[in-house]
Amino acid sequence: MLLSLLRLRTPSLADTTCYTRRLKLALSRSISDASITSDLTAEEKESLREKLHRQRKTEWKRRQGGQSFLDYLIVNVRGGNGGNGCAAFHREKFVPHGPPSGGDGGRGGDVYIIPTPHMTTLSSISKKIRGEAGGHGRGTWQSGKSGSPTIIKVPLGTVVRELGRDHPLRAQDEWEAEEAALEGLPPALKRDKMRENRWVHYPRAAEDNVERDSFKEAEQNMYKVERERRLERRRRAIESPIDLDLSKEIKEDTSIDAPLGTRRQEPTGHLVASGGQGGLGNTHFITAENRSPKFATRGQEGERVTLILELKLLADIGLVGMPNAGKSTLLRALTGGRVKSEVASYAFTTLNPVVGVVRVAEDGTFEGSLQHGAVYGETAVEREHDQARHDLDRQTIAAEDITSTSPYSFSAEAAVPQRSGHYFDAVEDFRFTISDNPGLISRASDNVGLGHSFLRAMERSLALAYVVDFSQPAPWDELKVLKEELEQYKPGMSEKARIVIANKADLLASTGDAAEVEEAKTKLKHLEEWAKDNLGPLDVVAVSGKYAQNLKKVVRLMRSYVEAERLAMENNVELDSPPSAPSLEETSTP
Ligand SMILES: Nc1nc2c(ncn2[C@@H]2O[C@H](COP(=O)(O)OP(=O)(O)OP(=O)(O)O)[C@@H](O)[C@H]2O)c(=O)[nH]1
Ligand SMILES: [Mg+2]
Repeated sequence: MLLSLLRLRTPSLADTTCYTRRLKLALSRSISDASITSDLTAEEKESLREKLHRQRKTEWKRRQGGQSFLDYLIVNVRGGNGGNGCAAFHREKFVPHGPPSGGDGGRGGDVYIIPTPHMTTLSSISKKIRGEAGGHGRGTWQSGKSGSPTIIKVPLGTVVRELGRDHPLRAQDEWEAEEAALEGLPPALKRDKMRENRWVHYPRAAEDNVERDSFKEAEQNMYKVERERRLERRRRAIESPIDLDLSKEIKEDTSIDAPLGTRRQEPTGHLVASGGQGGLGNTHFITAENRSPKFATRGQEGERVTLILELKLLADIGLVGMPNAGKSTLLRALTGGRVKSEVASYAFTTLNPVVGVVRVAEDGTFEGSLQHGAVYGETAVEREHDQARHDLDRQTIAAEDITSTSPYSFSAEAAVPQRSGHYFDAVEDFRFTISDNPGLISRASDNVGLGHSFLRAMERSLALAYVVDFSQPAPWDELKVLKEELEQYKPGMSEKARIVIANKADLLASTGDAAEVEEAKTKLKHLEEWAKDNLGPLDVVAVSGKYAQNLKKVVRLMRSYVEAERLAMENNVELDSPPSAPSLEETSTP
């Protein structure tokens, strides 16, 4: 195949790179496909082919950057520029020399930012946002139209901060931009350019205007006002930079007393950059000496700010684990399959954090616990393969039994096919959110694997849960790496971890042999001890995410962490709130 490929194509210089890439792809394909041709059964071959196909797909997705989820973005925002004022004179039949009649420019549109629950990523937000410019003024005293507000929609949980003045990525402010544009010009030309940027002249009146005292006076005033405005903007940026935590939805404020037909006022959110004032028409420059000014001002520039948007998902619990530990499987099992987080038997299936809701009833049942059957991988082959194995065995190890003293029991219901739809008739008593994340591996902080930037999404989680593959010979090694990587990302981050979920417990002692059960129990004990010595007092629970075993305990524990953290947060808010105003008796002098 390769030879024919080489023979058929004689690449021109222009597409050599493309050709080399295709050749490499063909080579890599033929190598990986070659492994299929060894003596395997038809089923195994099919399974391997499917696996390779999915592997290539993920590789491709990774190469694209997996950019469907973006949680960090620097946005350059500018309010709309004001419209220019107009230099015009009234004209009418029999009134050849009417009074000045230039209208003012419209105000530039403001830029607002608002959180919305309908977005989950920052990838649709443009990096450069400009407010709408105001319309120019026109003759016959007509003012320009104001620019409409621009509203930046961001996902709930976004933190918006203004870049400090010394940050290298900050965009120039008005002064700096003007200085840069005029750099190197001789002073006379500089002055002319500056005038050009600020004034509108009546046709053919420019040269005459600049010689007039009334213009010079107006120009001095304008520079003074402009300087104050620019200073004020700088001061604002230094003293009160934008710092917003958009974790609550802004609801429309409708009054029930509003008369019928009142226009709905959509919420606009938080102002981040105000638009510039419109320019002044020539009517504003009438003085005793100059009754017919032939100049008007241009609109002012909108405010410039550079914002950092950081999406910190508001999941109460974050799952942290190595690739293939079964995080996505757990999320699916806990949410009753409501969240379609991709599951497959190769590393880095999950590329983007996914958040799901766990709904718990008073008696501890949760939505996922009412679903029977296993959580299958995406590949149909894997599913069929597993189903066949199941039909054969009709038995699943109840992972609860590893923790309990009772001997192993087999649950036949676990093999009942999963019903479609959701059956959660019990009254919901509590709910919390849980996020599934990409796999974290050793040296993720050096950008190995998918890096560790996705941990940002978990920074605000109330608690973290380590997920390890318990069927591995030394699951504690995974824990060690996970802790180290969390600390690498942010010192102190690993203190949020509250539980170790030892997943895939069903793979241990699958025959139910007493010696194997004993071995599994010893392994769990060792894991508990290791966690206690190295991580602190963490809960350790053996579960099977795939067959939804022992998850009730996990949900109960998670619920207790979330409740405790929420309570602590409420108490903190109360402590932080300012003391109430002193009563009249206290303030009155005796
Ligand atoms: N036997 C068994 N297999 C499981 C269990 N949990 C997950 N698996 C399998 O392990 C493989 C990986 O599961 P995923 O849920 O995709 O793992 P992940 O941690 O999300 O992996 P990444 O997204 O790559 O980080 C799949 O083939 C699952 O079917 C379990 O409890 N028992
Ligand atoms: Mg996953």
